[in-house]
Amino acid sequence: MARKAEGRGRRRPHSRQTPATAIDPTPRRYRIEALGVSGDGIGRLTDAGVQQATPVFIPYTAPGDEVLARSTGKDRATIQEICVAAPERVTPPCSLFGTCGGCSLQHLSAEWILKWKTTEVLTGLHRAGVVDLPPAASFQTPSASRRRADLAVKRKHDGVILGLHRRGGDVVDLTECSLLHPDIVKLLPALRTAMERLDLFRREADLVINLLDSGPDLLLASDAPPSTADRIKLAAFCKSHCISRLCWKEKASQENPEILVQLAPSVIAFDGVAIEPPSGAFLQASREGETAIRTAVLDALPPSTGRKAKIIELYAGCGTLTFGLSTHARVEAYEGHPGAVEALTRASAGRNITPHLRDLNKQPVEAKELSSALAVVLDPPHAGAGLQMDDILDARPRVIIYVSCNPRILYRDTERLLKAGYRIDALTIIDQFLWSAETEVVCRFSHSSKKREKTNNK
Ligand SMILES: C[S@@+](CC[C@H](N)C(=O)[O-])C[C@H]1O[C@@H](n2cnc3c(N)ncnc32)[C@H](O)[C@@H]1O
Repeated sequence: MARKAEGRGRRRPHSRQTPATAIDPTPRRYRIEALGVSGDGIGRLTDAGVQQATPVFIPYTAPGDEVLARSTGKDRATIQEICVAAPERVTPPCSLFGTCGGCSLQHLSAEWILKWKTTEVLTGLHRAGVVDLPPAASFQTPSASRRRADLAVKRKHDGVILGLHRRGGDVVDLTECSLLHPDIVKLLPALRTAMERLDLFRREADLVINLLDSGPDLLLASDAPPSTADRIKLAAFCKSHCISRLCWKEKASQENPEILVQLAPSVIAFDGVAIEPPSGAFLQASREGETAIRTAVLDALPPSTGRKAKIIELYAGCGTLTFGLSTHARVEAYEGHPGAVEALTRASAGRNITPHLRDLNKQPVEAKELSSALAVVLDPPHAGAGLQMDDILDARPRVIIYVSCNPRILYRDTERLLKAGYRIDALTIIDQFLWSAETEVVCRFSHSSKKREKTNNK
């Protein structure tokens, strides 16, 4: 799904404005050489005699394409016509592809995308200095499996639209989707109709749908408070669509959402353990992706060293990996979201797990604590592990199992880990964001000096 724009720079009040360079609207012919990290084709002009220093990024193109494209900025162009199609091109399964902004790679086959993502990760790790990579395992989630939708809702003069933002533009009504789980897709028309009649929604709202084992779990953030009539309508809506819970908060509010409707417990099981996640909780994008990540992490664990062995898990969420880890050794699980820790604490009762509520940016787990762990497992957010990484490097635990949804941060941390004496000895590449350029990677880093100690001690 498209991410919301992050960290736009503020213009300085008295800075001089550089006059915008005029954009030549004439379509020109480009040959696409490769895909960039965000999945856009990298094109160069084919015109004879033209020396083009900087490549141009052209969305929805494939390596091997020759296209006519119109410039939209210094190094960006938009495709007008495909003159020569790359052999890897396929017919996109969704008629909204290229409009809705949710997918960027539906014009390429799933096999090609997995190969591309694998090569990108291997190249990135080589560039970070890894010389002896183990063979990489890989996994790809199927279509129609995405279990979380983060949608925008807009009131228009002729009704309500509900969908994703087109690239740099307005919301596109999601009238079909090949990526989302069918149980989410089939709910959309009824949601559109229901939203039209609500007082709590004037012009804009955000809607998160998490598909749990108990059915869809909804979090609505809107621009007006719910009326009594809204509460009655929403209760009826949830009942007729088997929605266990619907929560509401004011758009942009940091407050906890209010439960407007709760008809049954909202439940999801991780490794057979049922938890009740908070509304809008982080979930791995699909059940299949979650299983692939958990399998890679559990397979990477070193043998347990007895009853006292402990695993330190950082960024544990609601316990996606925690319960599996706890069958191997005692788990100290750290997480910064209060609702997630509450859910994990309730489900951990009587198990080998101690959950901790901790903002790891402000108060990282210290090196002294980390160094005694059998393994440190970390699954940081997109921005990476920040300060926590310094303590991990100071601690030098024997094994670090690193789950990354942002390979660029992983490459940066890999460079530091290599310098500290680690090597990668297990690697899994998971395409759980099918048809987008995002990749999930699970790496095991082992510390060589500890290995030597172990060998000497034998
Ligand atoms: C990629 S998710 C992984 C969650 C879990 N491991 C899973 O697989 O579901 C990252 C988690 O880090 C948590 N997080 C983000 N920033 C944090 C911080 N500064 N301190 C602690 N946890 C944080 C988020 O709440 C989220 O649960």
